[in-house]
Amino acid sequence: MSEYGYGMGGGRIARADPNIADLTSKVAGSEVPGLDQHHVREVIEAAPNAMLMVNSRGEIVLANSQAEKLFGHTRDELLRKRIEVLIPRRFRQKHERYRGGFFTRPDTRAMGAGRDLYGLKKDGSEVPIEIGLNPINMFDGVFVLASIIDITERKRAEDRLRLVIEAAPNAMLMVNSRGEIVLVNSQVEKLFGHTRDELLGQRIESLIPERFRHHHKQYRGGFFARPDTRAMGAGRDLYGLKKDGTEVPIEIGLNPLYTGDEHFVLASVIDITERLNAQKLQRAVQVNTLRQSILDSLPFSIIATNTDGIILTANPAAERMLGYSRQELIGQSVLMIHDARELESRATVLAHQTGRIIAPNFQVIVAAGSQDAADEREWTYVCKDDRHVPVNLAITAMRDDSGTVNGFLKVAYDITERKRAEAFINHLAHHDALTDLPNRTMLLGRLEKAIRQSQHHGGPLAVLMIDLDHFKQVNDLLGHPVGDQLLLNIANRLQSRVRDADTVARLGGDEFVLVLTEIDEGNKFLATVERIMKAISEPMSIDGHELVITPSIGGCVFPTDGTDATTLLKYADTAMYCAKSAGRSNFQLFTPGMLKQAEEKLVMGTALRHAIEHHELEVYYQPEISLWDGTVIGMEALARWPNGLNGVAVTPDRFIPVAEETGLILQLGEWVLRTACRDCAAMENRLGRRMRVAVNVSTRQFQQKEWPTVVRRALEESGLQPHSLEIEITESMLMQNTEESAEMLHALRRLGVTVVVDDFGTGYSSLSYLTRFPIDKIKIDRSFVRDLDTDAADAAVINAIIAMAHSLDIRVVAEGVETEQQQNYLRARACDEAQGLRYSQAVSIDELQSVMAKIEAHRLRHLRCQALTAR
Ligand SMILES: Nc1nc2c(ncn2[C@@H]2O[C@@H]3COP(=O)(O)O[C@H]4[C@@H](O)[C@H](n5cnc6c(=O)[nH]c(N)nc65)O[C@@H]4COP(=O)(O)O[C@H]3[C@H]2O)c(=O)[nH]1
Repeated sequence: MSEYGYGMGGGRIARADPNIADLTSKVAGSEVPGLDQHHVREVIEAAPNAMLMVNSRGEIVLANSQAEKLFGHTRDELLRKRIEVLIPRRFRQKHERYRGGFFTRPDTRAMGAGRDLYGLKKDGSEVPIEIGLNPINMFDGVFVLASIIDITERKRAEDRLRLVIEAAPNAMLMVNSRGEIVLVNSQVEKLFGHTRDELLGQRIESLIPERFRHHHKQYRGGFFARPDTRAMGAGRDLYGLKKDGTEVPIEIGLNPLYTGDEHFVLASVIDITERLNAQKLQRAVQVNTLRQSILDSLPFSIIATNTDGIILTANPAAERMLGYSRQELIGQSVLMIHDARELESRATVLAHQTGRIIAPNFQVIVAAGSQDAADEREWTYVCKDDRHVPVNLAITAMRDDSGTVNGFLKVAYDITERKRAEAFINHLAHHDALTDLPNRTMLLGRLEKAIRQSQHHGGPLAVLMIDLDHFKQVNDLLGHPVGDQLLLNIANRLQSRVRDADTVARLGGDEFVLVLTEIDEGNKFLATVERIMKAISEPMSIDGHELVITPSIGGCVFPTDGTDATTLLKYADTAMYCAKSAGRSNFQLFTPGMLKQAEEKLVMGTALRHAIEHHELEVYYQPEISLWDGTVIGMEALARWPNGLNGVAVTPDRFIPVAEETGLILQLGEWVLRTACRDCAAMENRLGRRMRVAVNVSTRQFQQKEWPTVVRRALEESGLQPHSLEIEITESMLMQNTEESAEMLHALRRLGVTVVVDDFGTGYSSLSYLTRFPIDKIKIDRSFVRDLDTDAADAAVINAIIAMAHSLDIRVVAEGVETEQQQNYLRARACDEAQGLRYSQAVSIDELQSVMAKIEAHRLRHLRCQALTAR
């Protein structure tokens, strides 16, 4: 700031001198009429400042006593001297040029304001001054009246301020209200990279990045409107612009400053680069600490490796899972905690997928993880104690700032429990819940495998389909827990009778399947089946119940009967149905003929439907005789299909099961019922006495909720009295859904219909149901009657049945009575009624009346003979 200069800006605080303006008005002689040199001198003399008047040649023409004082020259010494004598030599040349310029375009101006301007005293010393210049037109010439202020004091104060500022550790700069930098310290130079001279006089905005300038200008305006001490940039992004164009984060403290009547702002600028870096570092440390604490507390095993699979770090969860300490893990290959065999198999798979040779190394583990997507799959970790832990492992590639993979993060969690649950679910999906035997799904798999092995070894295998006879009745009668135990016993028996390579499966219900491998198709195989049948049929005791259950077994052989699992199972099933049809408790080996039978059933089903729809069926009646007096008291309605298949009659034993299987029995049964009611009512009318008609009901009809309504409608339609109708059910029907059966029987009872249990004695040893259900009559099965004469046991059974029924007030009818002896035996045992070929086979309704007449005529003859004999 040593350079002599003019104009604004610089190291000094500029200010105006009000006196100059006043004087100007006073001495503007040309404008004041009558003003002469004397007057001018007086005015100038009266001024408080040093005043000099200079003509256009630069000669001092007037000086007041203040000027004498200031410069140490007498007035006379000054007059006619060039003004430059009062200016230090080093500035004189410049001043002369300035003076010339002034007189070319004279105007009122300040000189030295904001600049170092010095006057030269007579004693050669310099004095800091500030000059106000005023042009005066006088005596036909232009003069300049200079008002000079000694600013020594002010300069001293300013120097002190400058020193203070210079000594400040911060960058300090002072800006005037126009935003011009008027003072800077060396720290500013350092901070912004500009020299002091480059900065002085510049707008402060030149030190601010372009994008903030506009806003700053407004801010500056606001500051000068209401100057106060404030901080700028604290907590905000504020940047300074360096000379090299780079930006530096700064924080600014602003202090308003007044010198005389001008406002300044003293800004202290702090480079906060370091602070921000420190904060960043601190934040990073915090983040790192946080990250570390998260990693430490995560329940997942986290292991970081480099690209070669060398473990860099591991978290506590990894330590816990693996049993290795972090120190033991760090520096080791991650392969150490992988199952070598698993790696090998994965490498093989990968090689297969990629068509490349893949070594079982770390690359197998990170194969997918090194791509962009994280790889997640199941692996096995091998712990320090050699435990193998199944884990779900997610592998993510870690990348450096340039995006290059520099390691991998392996996040794993223990899935032992999940695996266990999966295994359990898988087991459930493949095993029967009760017996834990393989279920159908697993059976199929096993069978297919056995077939493949058979094909390989060339030996045959057998499939046995086993169905337990009347198992449902055990369940219904003795309860499910007993049924379940029975199935468990059978499962155990089957398993203990086969070899390890064989399979025992349960398809559900009472159906078991055996796959017997490497069988000998001859007698040995049959002996095996025999053993199995025997094993099943052995008595067992469950919950105090002595039970014997027999199986119906169907079997087929690979490759003789079929070559695939589905076919073999189907054929074994077909054979099993044949065993059931053949009276249960037997074994049937599949023959192609069975398929024919099954096919025939299909054909019969179609034909039967046609026959029912075209009224080709008939109802025949077999008379029922009172053993008390030999009269025909009723008849059993029996369905007939005279022109069955291809015009050949089909017996009910054949078509009723088909009707039941196809559901046609509902239609057929209802039709028989309605026909029987109608025929019976007509017969009663014709005979003029009461008759009863017994109608067979099949299981499916009996299970129909609306069946009592069907019965009621048949009675109403025909006009038959309900007590003339007997409904024949079988024991097994009672045993199925006992609750529903009881409800059904009560509903029939409410209608007034008689309930008869048909085929009595063939089903159950337990007769307790006779007391539990509303039963009016039982029909002793013809198998007992048939052997009455020869089999004492059957006779004993009959005796017991009759005695027991009568004690329960249940009437007894015997069916299949063919001989007189049978009739007499039954009569002697007080059996109530009889039915059978002894009296008549089933006949059409048209024949029935004459048949009845014959039976009763025979009875009369018989009675007459007895009477004669008695006489
Ligand atoms: N050996 C011998 N047999 C005799 C004698 N007396 C009668 N039978 C026969 O024994 C069967 C008695 O009928 P079931 O036990 O109800 O047995 C019936 C019954 O279970 C069923 N059935 C017949 N018609 C119907 C019907 O309309 N609905 C239902 N659900 N089943 C019917 O078909 C089975 C067979 O009926 P059918 O062939 O008519 O055979 C009748 C009858 O002809 C005899 O002294 N000796």
